Amino acid sequence: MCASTTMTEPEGERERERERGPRFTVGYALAPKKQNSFIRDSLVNLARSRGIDLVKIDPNRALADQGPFHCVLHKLYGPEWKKQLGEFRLRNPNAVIIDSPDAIERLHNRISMLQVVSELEIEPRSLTFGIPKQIVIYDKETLFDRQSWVALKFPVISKPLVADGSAKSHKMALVYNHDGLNKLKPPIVLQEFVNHGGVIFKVYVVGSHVQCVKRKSLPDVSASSSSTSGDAAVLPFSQVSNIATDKKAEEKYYEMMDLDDTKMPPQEFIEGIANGLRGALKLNLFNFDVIRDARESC
Ligand SMILES: Nc1ncnc2c1ncn2[C@@H]1O[C@H](COP(=O)(O)OP(=O)(O)OP(=O)(O)O)[C@@H](O)[C@H]1O
Ligand SMILES: O=P(O)(O)O[C@H]1[C@H](O)[C@H](O)[C@H](OP(=O)(O)O)[C@@H](OP(=O)(O)O)[C@@H]1O
Repeated sequence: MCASTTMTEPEGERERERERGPRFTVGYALAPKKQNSFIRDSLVNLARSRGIDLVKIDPNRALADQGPFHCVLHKLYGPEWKKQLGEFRLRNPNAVIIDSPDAIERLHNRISMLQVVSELEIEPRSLTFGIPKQIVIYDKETLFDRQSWVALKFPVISKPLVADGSAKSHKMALVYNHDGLNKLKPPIVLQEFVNHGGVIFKVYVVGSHVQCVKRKSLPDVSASSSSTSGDAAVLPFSQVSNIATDKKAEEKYYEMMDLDDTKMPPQEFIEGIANGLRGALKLNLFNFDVIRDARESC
């Protein structure tokens, strides 16, 4: 005879809860576009099966009145949101915020975001890395002052100095020569174009997890292109490396550029850079791009 006990439903749920272990609630605050691409049912279900409940934060209500959250994962900007996070942190000192606005702030400027790169020391030393030559141009006067250009050679990429996640912050241009300067709108960073075989490596870092993927990029530029004149001396573009919405176009590009055969950078090298950046930037969640200088073997 086997002993059996009959439990009421709530007791059964509480028993199952005890078996499942504690739940961990993660509140996420993302722009609609990012939420649609990131918070998929597959992610929500996988998280739930691992004891993590993903809960949407309503950015139009006080964050401190929502929750409770063990962790807040966010990618919103602006002083009001920063204030909300500050009040939330005061009320929930043990909650984890990924990532703190102060740590993210330096990524909103295309000069300060790269400053830590030059201080990194990565193994193996056989592989080198760095930042392409670049200058900051704050106004039109400096833009047309040849002296400000002496260290730079064309073609260059023009990037908005501010990198705040807005569509405007991704409005870039490839500038073949001086004829293309009058279309530029400071404040901008001008960075020497590096031929890199049309492939960019996007590296996603979550804590100690590092994932490197290949993405399409701008094709190489021939030396003769610097003679391009007039309006053709500047080629505007934006978010060329993002996952294409048009899968067919993406496949065609990969075929044309033969990207499938492009060798990935050594994982140890990429992890070294990721770990170095994580420590220096004090961030848990970020991504960065790597281009392989076509003049080097690696
Ligand atoms: N110095 C460079 N030489 C050659 N191509 C470059 C250079 N800098 C940027 N690019 C090209 O411009 C694209 C966007 O530049 P970058 O990645 O710096 O901006 P971003 O705002 O991070 O863009 P995204 O959000 O698409 O990653 C890169 O994916 C690459 O195709
Ligand atoms: O191809 P993905 O989606 O990884 O491209 C990212 C890109 O790498 C940057 O992370 C962008 O963030 P910001 O530079 O902060 O704008 C992402 O833009 P987002 O508006 O979708 O967050 C791109 O998706």
